[in-house]
Amino acid sequence: MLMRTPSIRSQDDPLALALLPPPAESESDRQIRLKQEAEARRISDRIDEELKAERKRLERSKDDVKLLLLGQAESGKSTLQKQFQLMYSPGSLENERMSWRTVIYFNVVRSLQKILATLEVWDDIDDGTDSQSTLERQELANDDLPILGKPHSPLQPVGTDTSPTTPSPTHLAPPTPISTRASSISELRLRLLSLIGIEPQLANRLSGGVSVAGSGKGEVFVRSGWQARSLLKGQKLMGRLSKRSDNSPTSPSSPVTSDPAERPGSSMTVSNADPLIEEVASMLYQSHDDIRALWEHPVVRALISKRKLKLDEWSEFFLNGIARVSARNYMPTTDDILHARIQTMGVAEHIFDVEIHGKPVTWHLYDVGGARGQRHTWVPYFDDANAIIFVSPISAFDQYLEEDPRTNRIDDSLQLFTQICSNPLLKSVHLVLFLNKTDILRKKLERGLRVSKYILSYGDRPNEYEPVVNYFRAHFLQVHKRNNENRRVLYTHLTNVTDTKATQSIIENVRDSIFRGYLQSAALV
Ligand SMILES: Nc1nc2c(ncn2[C@@H]2O[C@H](COP(=O)(O)OP(=O)(O)OP(=O)(O)O)[C@@H](O)[C@H]2O)c(=O)[nH]1
Ligand SMILES: [Mg+2]
Repeated sequence: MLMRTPSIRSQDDPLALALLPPPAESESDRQIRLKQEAEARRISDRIDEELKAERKRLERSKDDVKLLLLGQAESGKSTLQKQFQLMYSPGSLENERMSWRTVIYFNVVRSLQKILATLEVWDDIDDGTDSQSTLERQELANDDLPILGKPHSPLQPVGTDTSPTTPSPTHLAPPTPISTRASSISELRLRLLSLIGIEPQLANRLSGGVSVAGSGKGEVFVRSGWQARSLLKGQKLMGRLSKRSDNSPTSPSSPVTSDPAERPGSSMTVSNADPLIEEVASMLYQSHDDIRALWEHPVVRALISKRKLKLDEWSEFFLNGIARVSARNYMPTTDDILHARIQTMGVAEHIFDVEIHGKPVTWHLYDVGGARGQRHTWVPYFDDANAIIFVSPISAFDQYLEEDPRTNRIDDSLQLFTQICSNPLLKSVHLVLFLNKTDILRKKLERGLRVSKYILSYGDRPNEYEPVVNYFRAHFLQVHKRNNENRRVLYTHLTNVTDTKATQSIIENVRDSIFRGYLQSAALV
C-alpha cells in the first residue's frame, strides 16, 4: 500500500509535489539541484523582465496610427502588409526570407496534390497495368482538334471557380507533340508520391498543429510569428526573429545584417535550417523533371484550358518557376514572397515607424484573417482604429467563397464593405478602398471569360477592362454613399499589390491622406 509522505505543503497540489526534493538526496545532489533551481529562477526572471519591457514598448500610445487591413480571404491583405514591410522595415523581411521557403514548398506540394487529385477524378489512371491512361489515349486520338490559344479556340482562363463541372474528355484540347511525353501520368504520379506524402508535415510545421474549424476546406492558417517554426535549428536567426517577432517595432532603417553567416542564402543559414524543409528541398530537387513533366503534360494543359482543373494564381506562379524553386540553395526572391499564399489566423499586428515632417510616428498595422470564421476577431480592433484599407479582389467575379461555395466572392465583398461602412464604431475612421487583383482581372477578360455569366446584372455591357472596373467601382461607391452619415471621403485605388513599384507609390499616397486626417485629429496643425 502507498503511504503519503507527511508535508506542510498540500499533497493535492501536483506542482508542490513536483518541487519537493527527492527522498534521500545526497549533499552533492542537493548542491546540483539548488544550482539548477537558481539558474532556472534567473532565466525565468530574465524572461519576465523582457516580457515586461516588450509589453511596455508595445503599449499603444494615443498618438500612434492604427491601420486595419480588412477584406475577405485571398483579397491580398497580407500581400499588402508585405509591401508595407518592404517599404518601412526591409531588414525584417530579409530576416524572414528563408522561412518563406516553407510556405512556397507547401504551395507547390498542394498544387501537385490538386493536379493529381483532379486527374484521378477524371480517369482512374492507376487502374490496370497499361501505362497509358484512358484520358491520355482519348487525348492522343483528338489530334484533329484546334491547338490551344489558336483562333477558333479561345484560350480559356485557368479556372478558379468552384461551380460543378461535368467531365467531358472528348472535348479536350489536343496534346503538344508526342516527343515531349517522357512519362505517363501514372508513372509521374508514382514517382511524386513521397513528395506529396510530406504535405501534412509541412502543414503542421506552418500551423503549429492548430486546425481551424469553419473557415474553408482543410486550409492551413498561420498566426503571426510562424516564421520561427520554419527555422527550428537556425538558432541565430530564430533568436532574432523571436525577439523582433511580428509584434515588435521595427526601425525603417534596420540594417540588413553584415555577418555573412546570417545573410539569407548563405551556407550557414541553410545548413542551420529545419531538417524537414531541407528534406523537402532535396525531394523537390530530385523530382524537378517529373514536376515539370506533369505541369507541361498535354492532359494537364487540356484540363486547365477547359477549366476542368482549377488552380489558384500562386500555383501557376510557382509551377511556372519550378526550375528556380526546386534548385539547390533556393532562396525566395521578394517576388516569390509576394506570391506565396498562407491564410492569416486572427489578427497579426505589425509595427512600423513612419516619418512625418521629420517626426517618427508609430504605425500599428493590423492584418486580419478574412475567412468568414475569422471575422469575429476583427471587432476588438475597431474601437481605436484611425484608418481602414478595405481590400476587394475584383478579379474574383467568377469565384465562390471557399467557406460557402454558394456565395460569389464579389457579392461577399460588397456585403462585407456594407457592414464596415455602416458599423457605428467605424463611422469616423478614414476609409480607403483597394480594388485589387486588377492584373488577374485583365488576364481573365483577355482570355474571354464573360462577367455576365457570373454577375447576371452586368447584362450586355462590354466585356472589357474599363467598363468592368467602372461597374464594380460604382457598386462600392454606392454602398459607401448609402452608409455615409458622416459625409466622409472614400479614397479608391485600382491595385495589383504584387507589383511593388506601383503599390509603394499608392502606399505613399494613402500614408499622406491618413496623415492629413491624423494631424487634424491630433491637433498638430
Ligand atoms: N496576381 C496577383 N496576385 C495577388 C494580388 N493580391 C494578392 N495576390 C495573391 O493572392 C494570394 C492571396 O493573398 P493574401 O495576401 O494571402 O490574401 P489575404 O487577404 O491575406 O487572405 P487571408 O489571410 O486568408 O484573409 C497570394 O498568393 C497573393 O500573392 C494581386 O493584386 N495580383
Ligand atoms: Mg492574410
